[in-house]
Amino acid sequence: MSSVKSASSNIIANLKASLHSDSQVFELEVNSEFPSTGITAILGESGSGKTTLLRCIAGLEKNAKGLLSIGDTIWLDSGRCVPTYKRELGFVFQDARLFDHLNVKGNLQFAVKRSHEKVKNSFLEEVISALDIGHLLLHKPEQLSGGEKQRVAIARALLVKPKMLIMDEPLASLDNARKQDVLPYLAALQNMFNLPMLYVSHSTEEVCKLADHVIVLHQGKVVIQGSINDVFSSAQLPHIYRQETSTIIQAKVIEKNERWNLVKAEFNGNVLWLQDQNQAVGKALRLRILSSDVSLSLKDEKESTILNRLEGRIAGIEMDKNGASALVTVELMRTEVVAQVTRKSIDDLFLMVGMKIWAQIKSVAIMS
Ligand SMILES: Nc1ncnc2c1ncn2[C@@H]1O[C@H](COP(=O)(O)OP(=O)(O)OP(=O)(O)O)[C@@H](O)[C@H]1O
Repeated sequence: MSSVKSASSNIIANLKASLHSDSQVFELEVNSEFPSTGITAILGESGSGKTTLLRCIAGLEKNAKGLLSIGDTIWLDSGRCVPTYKRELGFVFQDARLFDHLNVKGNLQFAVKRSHEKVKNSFLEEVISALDIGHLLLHKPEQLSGGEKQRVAIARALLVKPKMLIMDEPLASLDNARKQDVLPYLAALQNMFNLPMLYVSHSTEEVCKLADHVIVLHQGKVVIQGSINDVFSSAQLPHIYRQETSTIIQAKVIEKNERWNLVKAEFNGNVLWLQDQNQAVGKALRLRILSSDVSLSLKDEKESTILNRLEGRIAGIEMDKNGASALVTVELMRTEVVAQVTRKSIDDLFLMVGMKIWAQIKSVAIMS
């Protein structure tokens, strides 16, 4: 690996690439800086350049130019291009790409042999246990379900001891039940192995469950990027994701109520009642509140079936100039929540920035 140092501890990807086919030229131009910890999701419609960006980062796009640095290591700049095999990356693709003639153990050993560092047995065991594949070691790929194959593929990627995991739609080929099987493993990897992950997906649900940071591409350019909450609660979220505008909250269970089968969760001094799904007191939760599930009221509607009513102040109103809706940001205690309401309601209630308001939250999804 290159020993050249970069100034930032983040990942900096200021990249350009032109892809030429007979009928068209595709230009990728990305200027992005994102954390070298956690999961960074790359979202965008088909053909927006997600895979091309991954290929540039992996060193597979030969005409990529610009600057690419991972923490203190430079992989690409005007004077150097570190080849793919020296970039210390682990890859997971849509299809598991296991070697059919080898059993699971053989597939893992193949990765161990190609690892960037010596792999201790204890690390191998840790990876096998993290992905829960110990009982599958003697199985051939053809004997595995799609979800099991992907778990082996993730284990294999980890065993090369990468500095970063690159995942290109790793759940796309799985049915919904298998997706739900694999998702918790992906979420847990982050805490266990402390590796930055770049995660391409079409699924906003997956992204809202897993990602800490998001880059949204459109026609080869970044249209919005930032923390998961900043991106999903933004009025700048591209039109194709507008229905997904939401607030993503880190909360903690503080109380259980067995009579109602509810738990109380706290975030920044605010509380929400949620369905009890066997969450223990003290459990950290990631919650998602769709902006379309938040309505606004000038007073506290106590005689209402809506359990979660939070008092706040209007911090912003963004009108959708071409539609009937508006996105209202409500400032709560040390946090904000966004509500999708009609422009007519803004006028009817004379809603203005600074006004006291009650956010009525009809539904909260527990993401993890
Ligand atoms: N080798 C190539 N030569 C020319 N054009 C290419 C080449 N590979 C990809 N493209 C074009 O580059 C654009 C971006 O492709 P890319 O695969 O990066 O998109 P994507 O966002 O990953 O799409 P999807 O979600 O469908 O996988 C597309 O218009 C594609 O047709």
